[in-house]
This record gives sequence, structure tokens and C-alpha cells, in this order.
Amino acid sequence: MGGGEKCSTIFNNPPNMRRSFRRWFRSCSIAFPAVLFLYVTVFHNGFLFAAITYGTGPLDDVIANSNKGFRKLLEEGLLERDRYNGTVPVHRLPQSIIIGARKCGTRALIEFLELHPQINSPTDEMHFFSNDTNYKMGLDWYRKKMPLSYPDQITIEKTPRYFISKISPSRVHRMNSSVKLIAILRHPTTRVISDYTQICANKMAKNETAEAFEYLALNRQTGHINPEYRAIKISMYHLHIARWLELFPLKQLHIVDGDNLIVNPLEEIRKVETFLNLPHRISKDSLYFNNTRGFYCMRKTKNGPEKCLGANKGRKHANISEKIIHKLDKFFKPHNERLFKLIKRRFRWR
Ligand SMILES: Nc1ncnc2c1ncn2[C@@H]1O[C@H](COP(=O)(O)OS(=O)(=O)O)[C@@H](OP(=O)(O)O)[C@H]1O
Repeated sequence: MGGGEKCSTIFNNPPNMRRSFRRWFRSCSIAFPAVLFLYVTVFHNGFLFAAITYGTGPLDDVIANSNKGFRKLLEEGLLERDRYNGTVPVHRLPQSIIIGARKCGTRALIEFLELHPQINSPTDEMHFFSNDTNYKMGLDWYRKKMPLSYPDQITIEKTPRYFISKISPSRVHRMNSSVKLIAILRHPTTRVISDYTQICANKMAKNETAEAFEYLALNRQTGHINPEYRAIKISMYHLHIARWLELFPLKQLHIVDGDNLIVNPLEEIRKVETFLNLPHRISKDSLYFNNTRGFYCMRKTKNGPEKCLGANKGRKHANISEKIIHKLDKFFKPHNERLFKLIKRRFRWR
């Protein structure tokens, strides 16, 4: 009879039933939207959560960040900091650009600079200003490719191609005429050989044969240096620097000594920190000489993991005869002089 009793209690006691149903309905009407809200905001997009909780950054950026999902952002520890300073990390256009030159140490430079807590950079080269297809995507596309950063951080992009690209200076200038430009240069002959070595390595990887250096670097009839060989053209630095200096004042261009970056990276990095108006935060603890690699490598934290650049940096150079090296050095001398005049600074290149 127990079951019957239960049924009868319910059916014979309608006010009680209505009261418990109302109580149940009321708690559901509060709990259900709350659970739904939490699910959608915290686990699904993060955008609403970020917008409501932090709500200080431009909506566009909050939406862009939400692509990563709130959990991902938390993993990266990015939003953790916001709890303290009330800001949201956003994608910013670079305030500084490493424009090249190719094979002068651009990768080492950006990786070393990344050790600075106030410097952020995208992992890849953007080729935004030098590539028409990318450029047509617009500044907002470019901006969203930049890493998230805080107001006290500087975003730096590096694309060595900008150095020789004729169109890049005016496009960069249009984006921001006060952007800080960083160029890194190395002995022009060493750069040519490094460039050729890289092209040989790429060809070998594709099972193709590379032409001999002398065929490329020398005019086949006269035996003189061939200024049309691309690797040689890039090393005629004044041609390219002049294009940048047509639009930007010299004080807005810092030139890193690529040869010194190899042997004394901290000295060069400190100069860049000063140029960017940043405190010196990269110490000798973060950079150490790796005997096996024969180059400086990095440590983000004192006992943290070590990181060296990939095997495609610091390859054994192709064997070039002393005679051709001498010819190249001689060829570059007047070009170097023109560069020194332009930049009001000399390099001790032989
Ligand atoms: N710390 C450290 N580790 C490894 N390599 C270093 C380092 N510092 C400077 N370099 C020199 O960087 C040269 C490659 O230059 P880039 O990074 O500009 O090359 S690239 O244009 O991006 O391909 C590369 O040139 P090669 O030695 O000719 O390969 C290196 O000499």
C-alpha cells in the first residue's frame, strides 16, 4: 500500500505538490541560465568572459583573442596578468621591424631580443610589406598575425626581404612613419658566401646541383665581379639602405654589427635595448657560448632549458678560393665607403 499512499499523498495534497513544483521551477530558472552562461563563456569562446570580466581592450582584439579559446589563453598565462593590472593583451602592429639583411644574423638577433620580457615577436617572417598578396590582406590582417602583447611591450617583426624590397620602405612608412627600424649587416663578402652556401644546401636537399660560385660571382668573359649576381647585389648595402633613408631619418635606423653579434652578442643586444628605450634586461646568464655549436645559445631562465639556433644557421661555408675572396673584398670597398657615408659610421671590414 506504500506506493498507493505515496501517490495518494501527492494527488490528495495538490497545494504541497504545487509548492514543491514552484520551488523546483524557481531554482531551475536561476540555475539553468547560470550553467548555460558559464558553459558558453568559460568553455566555449572566452570572448564574452574576457569582455565582461576585463572589458578594457578594444572589442576587436578581445574577439580576435577569443579564437584561441579561453582555456588556451589561460594556459599561456596571458590573462593571469590581467587580474593584477586590468588590461587585456592585444595584437599590435610592430613598433619596430628588423628589415634584414639576409644571412647577417637576423634570426639570432630576434631570438636574443625575445629574451627581453618587454619584447614580443611573431615566430615566422611575415613578408607583409614585400609581398603584394600579403599586403593586399590589409593592415588589420597583419596586426592580427602579431603576438598578443601588453602596453609596456614592444612588438618586433623580422623579414630580411624588406631590406632589398623596393616597395617596402614606403609601405612601412605609410603604416607608421616613426617605426624603429633595425638592420643587421655583416662583412659583405662573408654574407655573399653564406648566401651561396644556403642556396647550395637547399639545392642539395632537393637533389639538384648548384652552379659553381665562380660562374655566378664572376663575369664569364671578363673575369670581373658580376654585380648582377643576386647575392652580390644584396651585399652592396648602400643601395638598399639609401632607399630606407629617403623616407626615414637616420636616428630611426639602428644598425647591428652582425659579425660582432656572433662573438659578443650581449654588446649588440644592449645597444638595441637602448635604441628601443628599454631597460637592460637581457643578461649574460641568458646567453652562453656552446662549444659544440661554436655559437652563442640561449636560456630563458637561469636553470631553464637551453636553446640554440637550428642547423641551418652557422653551416660550414662553401670552399671559395682566396683569389675570388680577394676580388670580392676589393669590389665591395667603394660600396662600403658609400654605406659608411650614408650611415655616418664605419665597420672594420677588411
Ligand atoms: N648565435 C648564433 N647561432 C647561429 N648562427 C648565428 C648566431 N649568431 C649569428 N649567427 C649567424 O646568423 C647567420 C644566419 O643569418 P640569418 O638568420 O639572417 O639567415 S636568414 O637570412 O634568416 O636565413 C649564420 O650565418 P652562417 O654562419 O653563414 O650560416 C650565422 O653565422
